[in-house]
Amino acid sequence: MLDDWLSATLDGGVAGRPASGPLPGGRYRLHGEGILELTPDVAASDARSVVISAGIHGNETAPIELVGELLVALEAGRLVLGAPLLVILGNIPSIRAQTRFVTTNLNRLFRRGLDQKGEEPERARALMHAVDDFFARHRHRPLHLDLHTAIRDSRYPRFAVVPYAEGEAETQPRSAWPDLAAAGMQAVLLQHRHSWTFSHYSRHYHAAEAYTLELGKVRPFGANDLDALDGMRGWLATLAQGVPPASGDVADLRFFQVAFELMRTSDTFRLTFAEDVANFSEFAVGERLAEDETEGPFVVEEAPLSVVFPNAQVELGARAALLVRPCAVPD
Ligand SMILES: O=C(O)CCC(=O)N[C@@H](CCC(=O)O)C(=O)O
Ligand SMILES: [Zn+2]
Repeated sequence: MLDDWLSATLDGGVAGRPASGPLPGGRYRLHGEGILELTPDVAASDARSVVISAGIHGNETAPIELVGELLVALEAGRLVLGAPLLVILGNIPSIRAQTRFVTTNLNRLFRRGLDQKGEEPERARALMHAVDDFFARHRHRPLHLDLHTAIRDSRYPRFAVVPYAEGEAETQPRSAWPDLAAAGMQAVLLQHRHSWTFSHYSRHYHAAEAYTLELGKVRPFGANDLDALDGMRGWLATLAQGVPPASGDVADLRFFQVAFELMRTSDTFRLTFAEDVANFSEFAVGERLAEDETEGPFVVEEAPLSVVFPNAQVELGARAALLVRPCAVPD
């Protein structure tokens, strides 16, 4: 069942199959389309409560392939389930269409009280409900890994975005940076304000350790280099088994803090640099990064800024780029 759950979900072929059943070390239960919970018979001593999501953007296929490998290994008993896992396939219609989204960007909708109508808002509500229900029943060292790939090339192809948090949710566990380094991340980007992404949802509302993980560049199914994701594959395997993860060298990570968010507030907004400028490319003081007839130009001031996720084609009112600066390793 698990070994073809992803493809059956995408083909619309899960209806008629049992909604629950055994697997080595535990049981699976389908809570809805693309929402699968795995429960161990006995939680291992290092078990955490883990949400793993992929396909929140439909054309980001490497994470879906990686999660597929994990499920195949669990079904075959090569990995024995030792921790509660909630596995989510995010935006199913957009995965089928191989597009980032169908109507609106799902990864901006994870906010309680969301009252928008439409397919993606409905999906956001279903996923928020699934996460609420899972973390209400499994509270032990909650972790959410929301797996993505980026549109552009990147100076650091694999990097973690840490959602903004305040209060109880702000504390990062001591293992956070060594875990990310061992998972093959090359950089860590600290958000400066609330952003209503899926990983932000788990951190903000559930005080979970949560990351958006960028795992290379957007490519179609079958064209991904999964060998480059060995570290990530290893982390998912240890989490599923509830055993301690490998510990990496924090010196291998570069840390960045978001300084500004460029928003597309009018039709005239444009970025001044080329489409092939990679994520984390740096711009010197005095350089003009964006132009907008209403807002005026955005010019780098005080210290150089690097661009991450630049995209002038986003919806009006949406983020068109993050502008970031290197920072020290946070405590
Ligand atoms: O490459 C891009 O421009 C976008 C890649 C992507 O989907 N990134 C996430 C980051 C979410 C976050 O800020 O935590 C997104 O834009 O939703
Ligand atoms: Zn994405």
